[in-house]
Amino acid sequence: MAQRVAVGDAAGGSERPSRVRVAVRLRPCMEKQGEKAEGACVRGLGPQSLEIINWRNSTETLQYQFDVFYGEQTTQPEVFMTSVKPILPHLLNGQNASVFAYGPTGAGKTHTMLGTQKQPGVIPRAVREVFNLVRAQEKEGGDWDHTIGMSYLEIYNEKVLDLLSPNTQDLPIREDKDRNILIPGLTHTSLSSFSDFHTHFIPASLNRTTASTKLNHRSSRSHAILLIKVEKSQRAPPHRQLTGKLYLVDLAGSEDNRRTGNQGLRLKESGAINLSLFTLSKVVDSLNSGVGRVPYRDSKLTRLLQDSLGGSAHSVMIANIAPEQAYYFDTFNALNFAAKSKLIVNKPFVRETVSSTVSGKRGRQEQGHEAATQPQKKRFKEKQPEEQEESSEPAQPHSPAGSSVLSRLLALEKMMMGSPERERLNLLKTVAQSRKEIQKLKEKQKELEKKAQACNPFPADQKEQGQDVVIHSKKGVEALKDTGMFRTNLPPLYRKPSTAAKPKRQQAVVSPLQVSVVQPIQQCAVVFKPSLCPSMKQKQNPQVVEGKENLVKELSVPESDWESHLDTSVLVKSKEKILQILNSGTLKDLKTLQLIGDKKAKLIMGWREVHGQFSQVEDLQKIEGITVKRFSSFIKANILSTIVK
Ligand SMILES: Nc1ncnc2c1ncn2[C@@H]1O[C@H](COP(=O)(O)OP(=O)(O)OP(=O)(O)O)[C@@H](O)[C@H]1O
Repeated sequence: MAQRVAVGDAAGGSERPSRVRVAVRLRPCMEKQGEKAEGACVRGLGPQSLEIINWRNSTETLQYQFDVFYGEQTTQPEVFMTSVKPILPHLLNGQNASVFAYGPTGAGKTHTMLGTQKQPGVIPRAVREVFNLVRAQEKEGGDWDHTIGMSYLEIYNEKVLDLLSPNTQDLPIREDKDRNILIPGLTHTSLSSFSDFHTHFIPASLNRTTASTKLNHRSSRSHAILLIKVEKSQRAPPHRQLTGKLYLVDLAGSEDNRRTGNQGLRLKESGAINLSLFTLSKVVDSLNSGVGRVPYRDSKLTRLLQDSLGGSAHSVMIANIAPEQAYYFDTFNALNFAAKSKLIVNKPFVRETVSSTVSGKRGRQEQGHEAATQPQKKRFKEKQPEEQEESSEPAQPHSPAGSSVLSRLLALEKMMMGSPERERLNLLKTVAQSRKEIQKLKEKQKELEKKAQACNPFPADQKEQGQDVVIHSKKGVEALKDTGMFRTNLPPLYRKPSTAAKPKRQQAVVSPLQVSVVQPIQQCAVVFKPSLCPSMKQKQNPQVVEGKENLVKELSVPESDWESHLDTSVLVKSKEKILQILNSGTLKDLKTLQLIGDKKAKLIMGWREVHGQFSQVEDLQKIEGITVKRFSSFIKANILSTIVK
């Protein structure tokens, strides 16, 4: 018989949420001798804070606060002792724990997780500690048997590959009816000692490296997940069983293809990495905001980490960053990602089964083990999980423990404010107020859109018919501007507070030392070169907008040739404007661009999240699905659209 026992229940209290602890580790500067030393772009301020130069204004810095900040001099034992060791005893209580290293390529993830022979990292230290804990408990006596086992896998190009039994087979991820994540076919090996772990782990790691050589830097291009499972079985009745799992994750580094010049296979790999890291960041966002469905299923990585993020595990994220100027945007993005991860609340629970017979020691090579477990309401069937194909039903919002948006928010409130009742009421009030305001704004927007349409001499469906250029009436745009709904193109950190009050988000604190407000882009004065555009006059008439004689709905100039009809300065300004939207626009802003729908807008945001800013509009061609031809249509449509606004 299996029962799920919440930590709080076991202790006789309520379920106690466990927050994901976020540590940031700055690696030492690696600038080689002879290279121009530009100085670090980031520096520590204290044991929990650091600052980075503001890229918009180099006389300013942005300050971040985390659970821990590890400076360049921090040693491997310090990282382990302060961030990892404290969560390991939970494994012996039937709870899950996870440690994952995030950060750009070359920032020190593998150093932190694996380390070197002289400076072993988190993985060897954690496994040794698990053995120590088990031994200590066995020495104390009691009627428990312990078994420790491992699985080791990597996610490469969205494929789940077994590193203990390497072959090219992509292992399926399944979920049983109790929402446990399973990987049928994944090798699980029992370990009798720490040296036994080494015996299996080292060749398995080499599998990863060997494949990497063959496939061109594969190791840094896959996410490696080591699972250590501790099972406790009671010898005497009632034969209780406790299972705790530890996930040690070395994430692939995000790469900026502009810097690496990735092409072909590497570009494809990079796409897969970026997709999973982007999804990871969306999962974090969604858990933090408590709004909408958590997109765990959108990538294999998040599906597997489901239990480590917003689930049942005690989690630690170590964000690795590099100090060199060349890493600036990678560092900036990693810090923002880490800041988001700070407020995820996990709900640890004890996994306990009670069986009528002692299960006995496990075989050396067990197949079909879970890679992750979920909170359950029903019996936990260790050996014969009732598997289901990956169900097509939508994911449960938020934690698999079924915690509602409200309970998640409340947990945050409890944790942060210490006065849950008052905060709960305030929160509910804010949400209700915000909803009302949003509704009002929506109505106003509809009204204004109607007005704008009335001023637009062209039928609305022309845009849908794929016409490249659509004229927006100036009046309509001005009206929208008045409401504050017209896009301001402000970058995320400095976005001017919208007049539409949003539901209060419990975001991690990212507090700039000084806040500079970037001015909205001025609408550029647009003048076609009349001399270069003789055909325009004849085409203008039916489509002239009042007061804008040189604006046309459509230019019937040859595809290749249209740019030459525009004044160069106009062209440059328009491109700048488009670039600014690409770099700092919200999803909504991006969708206002011609030929950019929801999917493309998300891809753009994902790219931005991972690589930072686009340096030129042409970089858009690096986004999946934006071919040269599409880009050419995009640029034509948007430049002309910008001009006619
Ligand atoms: N804290 C540190 N102290 C000393 N050297 C470090 C530290 N962190 C990283 N390094 C060194 O920096 C280099 C890059 O680190 P590492 O390979 O761990 O990066 P990574 O983030 O795992 O990169 P990738 O994503 O490509 O695998 C290595 O030579 C490593 O030894």
